[in-house]
Amino acid sequence: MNAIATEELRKSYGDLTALAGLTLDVPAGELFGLLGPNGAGKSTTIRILTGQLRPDAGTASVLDVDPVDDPVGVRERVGILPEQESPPSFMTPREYFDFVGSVRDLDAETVTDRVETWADRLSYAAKLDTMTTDLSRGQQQKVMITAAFLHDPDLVFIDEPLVNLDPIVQETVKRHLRDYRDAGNTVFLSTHDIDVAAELCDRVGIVREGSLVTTRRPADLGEDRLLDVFLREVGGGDADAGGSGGA
Ligand SMILES: Nc1ncnc2c1ncn2[C@@H]1O[C@H](COP(=O)(O)OP(=O)(O)OP(=O)(O)O)[C@@H](O)[C@H]1O
Repeated sequence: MNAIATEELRKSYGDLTALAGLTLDVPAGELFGLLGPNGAGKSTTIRILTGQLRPDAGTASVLDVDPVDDPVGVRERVGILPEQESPPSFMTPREYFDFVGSVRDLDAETVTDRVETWADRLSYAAKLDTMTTDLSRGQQQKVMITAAFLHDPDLVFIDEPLVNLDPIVQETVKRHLRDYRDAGNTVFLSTHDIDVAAELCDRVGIVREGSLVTTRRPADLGEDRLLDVFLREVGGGDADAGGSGGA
């Protein structure tokens, strides 16, 4: 069964084509990574799949829910860690998790248990009652990771999961993502870190100018490094240089 399926997704912002017919399947239980140069359409894809943005054309299905017809239904089922997102500056992490827990319809005891587990796992228990504006970027990222997993979703979308994290916490998060996948859940991550994608992902898709140009299993690449595949496939095709239709 596919956790995610898209068919010919298209999206333009004015005369700029961000997605030019993106077709992609992610089976349930896969740790999938989306790679692509700046402006290739990765965030646009995630925003459509999580019901934040309507495509101009094409279809999408996420855990058998159509994110266009039922965006709230998708957001109830999945965890989301958007790119560069911070927790609200006027709350402590604990207050923020209480808020997320109420939106996610979790009882207070479940929230407390899960928050303690995550704060211990990611080593920020001492910061749970500090205003988030006084947390470091890495500590804020830990809070956002916790929030994405708080309702124990079957699928998480994560943009740059390891950004700002120290190497020890990076290893912890990688281990958690693998365990989470091993428990039958699905991870859809977007990253610029090719080494992380190669190490962590079961399968990697490379997007260029709004289309999926290839998918590869890092474990099957042998001598051919993922970086070489990436450079071949994007071939200097920096979307920000105007490749995707009039940037
Ligand atoms: N709200 C918007 N309005 C206008 N153009 C947008 C908007 N959002 C994205 N774009 C443009 O659409 C294209 C795809 O952007 P997107 O954010 O999906 O790329 P990305 O692959 O996530 O890039 P990056 O790796 O730099 O985060 C880019 O050219 C971007 O400038």
